[in-house]
Amino acid sequence: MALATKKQVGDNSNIDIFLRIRPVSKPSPNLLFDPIENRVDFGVPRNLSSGYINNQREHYEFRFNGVLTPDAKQDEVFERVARGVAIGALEGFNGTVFAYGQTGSGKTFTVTGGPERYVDRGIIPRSISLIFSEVAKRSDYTYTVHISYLEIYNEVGYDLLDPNREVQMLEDLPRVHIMEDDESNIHMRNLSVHRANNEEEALNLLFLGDTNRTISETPMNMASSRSHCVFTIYVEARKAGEEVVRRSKLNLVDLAGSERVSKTNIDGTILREAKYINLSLHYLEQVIIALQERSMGQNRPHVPYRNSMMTTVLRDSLGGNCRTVMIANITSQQEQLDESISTCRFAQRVAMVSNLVVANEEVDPSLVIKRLKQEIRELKDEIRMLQGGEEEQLHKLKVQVQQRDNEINILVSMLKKREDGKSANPLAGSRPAVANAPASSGQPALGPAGGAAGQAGPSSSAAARSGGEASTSAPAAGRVSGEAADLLDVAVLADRSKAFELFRKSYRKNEVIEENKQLLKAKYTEAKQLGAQVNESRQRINELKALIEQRRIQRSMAGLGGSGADGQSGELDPEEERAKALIEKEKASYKDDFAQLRRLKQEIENLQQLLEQSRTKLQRDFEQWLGLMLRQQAAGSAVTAGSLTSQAGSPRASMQPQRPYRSMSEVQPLQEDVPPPATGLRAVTEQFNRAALTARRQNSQPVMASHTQATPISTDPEDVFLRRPSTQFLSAT
Ligand SMILES: Nc1ncnc2c1ncn2[C@@H]1O[C@H](COP(=O)(O)OP(=O)(O)OP(=O)(O)O)[C@@H](O)[C@H]1O
Repeated sequence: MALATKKQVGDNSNIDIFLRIRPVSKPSPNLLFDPIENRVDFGVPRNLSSGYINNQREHYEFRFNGVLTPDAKQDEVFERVARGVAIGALEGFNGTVFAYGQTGSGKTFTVTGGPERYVDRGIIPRSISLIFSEVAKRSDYTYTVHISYLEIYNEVGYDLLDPNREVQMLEDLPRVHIMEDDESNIHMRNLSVHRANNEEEALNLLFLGDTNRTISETPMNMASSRSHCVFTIYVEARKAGEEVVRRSKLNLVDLAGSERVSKTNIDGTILREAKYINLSLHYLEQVIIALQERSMGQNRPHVPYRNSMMTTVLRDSLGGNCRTVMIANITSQQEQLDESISTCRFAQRVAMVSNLVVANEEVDPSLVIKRLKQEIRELKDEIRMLQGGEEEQLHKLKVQVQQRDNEINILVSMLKKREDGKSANPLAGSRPAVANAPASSGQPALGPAGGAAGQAGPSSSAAARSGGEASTSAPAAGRVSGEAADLLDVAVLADRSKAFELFRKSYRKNEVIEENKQLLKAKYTEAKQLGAQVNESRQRINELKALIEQRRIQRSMAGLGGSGADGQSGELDPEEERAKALIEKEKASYKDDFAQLRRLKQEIENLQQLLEQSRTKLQRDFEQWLGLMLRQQAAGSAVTAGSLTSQAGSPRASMQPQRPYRSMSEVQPLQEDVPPPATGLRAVTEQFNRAALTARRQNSQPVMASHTQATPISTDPEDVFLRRPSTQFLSAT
């Protein structure tokens, strides 16, 4: 399937052949073996040779990968023949060990083992033991072991491990059929595969299969098997957290006897068995010959695997993806020399078969599906989140943009102010800029302020080395950096009044506010002067009026009469006339001043309104900014010791004031908060508003209309700025 991948880790490897010589009581002197050279020699006298053996030759020599002498024990056989193949199965390599030889040569003893002694255990139980002991050691993988046991008798497959029936006869076992899929993979239908969780369970399965194994007694071997048996261990290995799975098969094969039918001297049923046995071995030989010729460069496109069930089952083991080892079992009996020579000759052909060995690693679709489902779940969650929170996200982004803009404006304003040299920052003067430089320079996301801070770093550091005179000697950008950092200082944020002062000083519109305040102050000064003039005029007029009254009393007492106000005197009092003229003059002056004062009042009211609007805006911006700073301070505190430390690369950096700019979102103005009273601006505005309201309520009249008593107006400039004096000179008089 498309998901499956195979990784080639090995080159072509020929099938290893081992010769095992069964011990007999009377070994033939014509069989010589050299376990060092792994060589065996058959000396066949001309007069004794018969049958198909070439009687023209007296000497036959065969070489093997290993010769297991009659005294070789089962453990040695296992170690030399099967251990490597079994270990390979744990690592994803298919493996096959098959025993070939005439009846009674020791195939079953080699593969399964002797029935009585523990030391006689054969390759199957030893492989089981090795695999489970290795599985226990290899904790990085999770292994799963399954087992099947197939018998092929007369070209029919039987499941030796069918647990559902009591076996009396071979026909009681379920028949196994071979099926081939579109990709030419072989499948055994009806062959049960059993999970073996441990060595004991696996050995029990072996025992069950052996019990069901067909035994057919022949005159030559009372307990010989007339069938092929394939014991298969399936190993599956998964590494934790990986989707790749290794799957391998280890076939341990005990073939039927390879003797010639002509020598069995049997009849009936036994003869039919011998015919089938030899037929399947004949096909095995045909497969081996084809593979041998192919390996020798001859054109053999077709290998007749399908001619028998046994060769079909062992297809991968013969010329396919498998580490295969053949054990050629012979006996050293003189009477069996021709069969032994025949077995050795067959082994020589097998040795020329080359297999392409690769580890079977496959991507496990079930694990991929599991992962993909998890990804889908996560994506759906994300989509849900995005859909549900789209508007909210948009709003947050807008708020973020606005707040970023505000921050940038603040810092640009600070830069401009510094460059113009107009502003003095009280805190900048009291704190060397270098104190905040590391924290600022470590915040690249700060935008314009970050850039300024970054530029400030070296000069600030230089200032620190030169004795902390950064506030006076550092360039403007450096001082701005320090100030910018002050804005971000946690301690400053904690002090609301201080935070407001810093914010206000950096506020871009503060210049306009200040300008308006100065203008207002000038207007107040002008109004105060006018008020003073009005008061003086009023004072003088009152004095002149008093003078006239006094003159009239004096003239009446003197009996001068005249053309005074009472009309009794025909003669005018020049003093009275002069006083009257002065009064007129003062009245004119008073009226002009008063008119001017009214205009000033209007201007002052306009300015106050502007300032009130600015104050409201300032307050709103401050609250928004402070809320943001406090939120980010809280959010940033969690990462200060971690990410900021690692970013800065030194523990010292983590001690610096952290950058509160974490997220600009979700900052809501703290409506219940009031701006700190220390600014003065708020006080002025509130006083002005109260006074204006009072003035409107009193519907104030011109000075001369209702009051005769003069009310002094404060001459303190600050008082003029801080208090709302308009009623004193506009209406109170
Ligand atoms: N190396 C050995 N050491 C001791 N006894 C052995 C050895 N090999 C075989 N035998 C004994 O020889 C007899 C025949 O061996 P075995 O049954 O294994 O032959 P076989 O090749 O399997 O015969 P068949 O093809 O008929 O099944 C058995 O009794 C077995 O125990």
